[in-house]
Amino acid sequence: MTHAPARTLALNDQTLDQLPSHISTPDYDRGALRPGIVHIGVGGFHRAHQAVYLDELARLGETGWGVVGVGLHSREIGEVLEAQDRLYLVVERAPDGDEARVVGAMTRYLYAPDDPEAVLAALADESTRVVSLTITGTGYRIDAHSGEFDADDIHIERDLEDPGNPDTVFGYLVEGLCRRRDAGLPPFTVLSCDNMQNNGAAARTAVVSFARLRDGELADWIDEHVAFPSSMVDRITPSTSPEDRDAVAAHTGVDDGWPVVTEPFRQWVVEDSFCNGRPPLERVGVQFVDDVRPYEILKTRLLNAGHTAIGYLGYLAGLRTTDELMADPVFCAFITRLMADEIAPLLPPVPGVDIEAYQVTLLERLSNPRMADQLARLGRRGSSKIPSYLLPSVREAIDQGRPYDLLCLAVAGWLRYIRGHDYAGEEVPIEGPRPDLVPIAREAGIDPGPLLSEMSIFDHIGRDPRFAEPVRLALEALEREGPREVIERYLATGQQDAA
Ligand SMILES: NC(=O)c1ccc[n+]([C@@H]2O[C@H](COP(=O)([O-])OP(=O)(O)OC[C@H]3O[C@@H](n4cnc5c(N)ncnc54)[C@H](O)[C@@H]3O)[C@@H](O)[C@H]2O)c1
Ligand SMILES: O=P(O)(O)OC[C@@H](O)[C@@H](O)[C@H](O)[C@H](O)CO
Repeated sequence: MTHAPARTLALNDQTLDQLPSHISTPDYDRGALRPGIVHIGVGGFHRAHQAVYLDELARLGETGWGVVGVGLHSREIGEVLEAQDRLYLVVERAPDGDEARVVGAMTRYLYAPDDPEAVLAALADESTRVVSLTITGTGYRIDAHSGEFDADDIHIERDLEDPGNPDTVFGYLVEGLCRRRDAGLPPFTVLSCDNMQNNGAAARTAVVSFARLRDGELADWIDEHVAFPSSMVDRITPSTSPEDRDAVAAHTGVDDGWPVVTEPFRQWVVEDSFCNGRPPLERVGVQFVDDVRPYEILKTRLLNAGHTAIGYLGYLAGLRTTDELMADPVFCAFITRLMADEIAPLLPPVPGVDIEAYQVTLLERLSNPRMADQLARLGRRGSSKIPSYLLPSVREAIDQGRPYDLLCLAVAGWLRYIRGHDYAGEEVPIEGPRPDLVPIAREAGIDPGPLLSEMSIFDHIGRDPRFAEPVRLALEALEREGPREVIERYLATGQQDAA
């Protein structure tokens, strides 16, 4: 992070009442906030989403749901937050202007490697009733096709050998739950707030499988007593750039070491299944439902699949941010048609949601000219996003005899992207759990076969000519013509005329 312009006000408890009046600030007594939630993975999204809802709840007088933030990997965010009494700015960027608020919901921040015992004590504390997670979709170590927990990891082995000094989220959760069981306390609810299919079931599988490797009785107790509700979370939150930080300081006059910039839209749909009470989040717009699945399918197959599709093809075409991309008529038409022609007709009905109107809102959100969301961010962990976000639509389209050429083009975009360089030979940022795919992609060139044979990603569909052939044509066309030209031709003529 770079330094803010001069003459800004520091952000902390003492300066709160001196902040400019256009900034909305916590009007509750932060000292009276009791920690009911431990949150693991305090990234930009948690701070822009769950923490904002909890801050709003505290502003309504519900002060029993403060957050103890826990980080397993990054010390920096904790240092920044501690220096400003765990206060930070969330700036909502609407097309016509910014709204800034200070969020005060965090009562403590613990960087786990510095003090594992403090984290375990917080998890075992009676006041902790919910443990929420944003640890990324790959953090659960669940195989997309088998649905099983992958325990093959040195840190997991270490956590099994030395449970009192954990490294991983599973080690912490299971030891915390073990201490509660032994103390005769009720367990906490584990609330996943990550984008993934059936995130509650995934969290359950991961935690119970890890516990079973440690102690079968403990695993049974967790399986029986701990609730793992699924939730659908939505708010597009780019990574904060140094430019964002400076712009926020200039706009607000407040020197926040790590503000969050996000969109005005937010949504949280949660399965109403908690084992030790829950915050009354319905008071601040959270929807509690019996079945989150239709909402999650709607969001992941339109928004996250759309993001995935434009992320790779856009980056390869030399674009870097969503505002740039959506201002380009070719890419804007691509995502519009991908959603309307290929994905939306496959979606099941969602209670209370007009799927056409949802797409219109989504396109408006993506087109927000004041949100420069990084395409590189959208391109992370492709090997888990392709099977979760794109392939379910491909399979259903094949079964129903519906079109899926644009979906295949999106998959081909990823296969090309993970060669690690764009058409100008510039390196592309590849972040994810499968760096081993890069040399395979390079060696294969325009032959998608070796990657499509990766069963953990493509399962049997990778060898199905109804999918493999259009992907091969798309990959060849990308190489021959480049992304923009191929998209234009696909939109004009359909892939059958491609070669
Ligand atoms: N940013 C968004 O627009 C958005 C919107 C909806 C949902 N989400 C979900 O939130 C997650 C985090 O997004 P973000 O924007 O905050 O990213 P981020 O990079 O700002 O933060 C990720 C956090 O997860 C932690 N983490 C990563 N891997 C982990 C692991 N294996 N174990 C424990 N902690 C781990 C990191 O230390 C960091 O605190 C996403 O992966 C996604 O599932 C993000
Ligand atoms: O977070 P990921 O890596 O699953 O996906 C990247 C983006 O699509 C995602 O973060 C969206 O911005 C978010 O899901 C919007 O709510």
